Amino acid sequence: MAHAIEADGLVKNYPGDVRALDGLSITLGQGEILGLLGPNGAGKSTTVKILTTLVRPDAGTAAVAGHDVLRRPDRVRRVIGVVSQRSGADPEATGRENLVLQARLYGTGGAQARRRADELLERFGLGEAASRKVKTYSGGTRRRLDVALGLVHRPRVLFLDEPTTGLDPEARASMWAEIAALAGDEALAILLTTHYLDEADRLARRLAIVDRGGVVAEGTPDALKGELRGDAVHLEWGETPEEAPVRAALGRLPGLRDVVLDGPRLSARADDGAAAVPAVLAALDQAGVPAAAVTVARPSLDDVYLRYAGRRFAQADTAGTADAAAEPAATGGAR
Ligand SMILES: Nc1ncnc2c1ncn2[C@@H]1O[C@H](COP(=O)(O)OP(=O)(O)OP(=O)(O)O)[C@@H](O)[C@H]1O
Repeated sequence: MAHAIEADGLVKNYPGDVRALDGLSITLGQGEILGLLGPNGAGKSTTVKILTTLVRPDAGTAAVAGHDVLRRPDRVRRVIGVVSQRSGADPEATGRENLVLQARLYGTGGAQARRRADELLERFGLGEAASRKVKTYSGGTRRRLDVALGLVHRPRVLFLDEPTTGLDPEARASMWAEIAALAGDEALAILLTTHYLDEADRLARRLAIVDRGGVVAEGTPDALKGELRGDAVHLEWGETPEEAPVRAALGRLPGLRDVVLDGPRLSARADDGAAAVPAVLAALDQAGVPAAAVTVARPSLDDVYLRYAGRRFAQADTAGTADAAAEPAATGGAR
């Protein structure tokens, strides 16, 4: 069977000399969840727009469920469901009315459309909310309806764009469970775009880390983290320290490597982080640049990102959203 998604060498330029995609390639198998992870501006939305036939690539090829996005956009649209960040639901209509209307838009007859709406209302625990206007829904309920709307026509590939942005922790957890079940029970292939590191870690069987229009690393979350041998050591100062004495002090310590200084924060790797810390702190004290805080953690996806993209995730997030910045560096994906 054809891959759910096969994209090869996608290039997209926008006016103003913006190269949104610079040869991006991804594949997604049936029933798999691929997490497209990257900061604002990395090229995730452009990739999704090409795969959902909204934008034409300047170069490269892409097929969804075996249908070429340029030659057979009509067929592609039949087999995909898209849940974008902006809700497509009519706030003045009820959940049931929204679902029935969506089914009718796909050409389903009245009785069958109502049956499908009922199935989805039950599937997503929306029974109680079915007869209420969408404008009265909580964020989590609305998101569940959005996903249900994306599934009305039984797509084979679902595009989920930042599915839990703005949800409280409980609603987030329940959305994660729904998404995992969709891929598991219904063999739906899901392309999840997110810039929550923990979401990607939790949900995606495979991750493609996107930076500056291309995939810089790909693999299971564990494999990606496993490539980073040893522990991550993170240091922080009250204000940005002078770089030369910090580097000189740490350069003398054996076993400390991949030192990246980024403003008042520093990350390094050590085979045994806990054992390295006393020497690290002593060396910095002696050099007159004492650190204010130190943490040792198993590598997180943030560390993976740092290694492949050469900068911290939050720093790379050009818009500097609170969401990404709030991601704890040392513990984000640590296990
Ligand atoms: N219509 C457009 N015209 C000009 N530039 C664009 C257009 N759409 C996107 N870009 C630029 O292309 C680059 C990639 O944008 P894209 O939206 O694909 O990134 P993203 O990873 O989805 O980011 P976000 O998480 O903010 O959605 C960015 O530099 C963006 O400013």
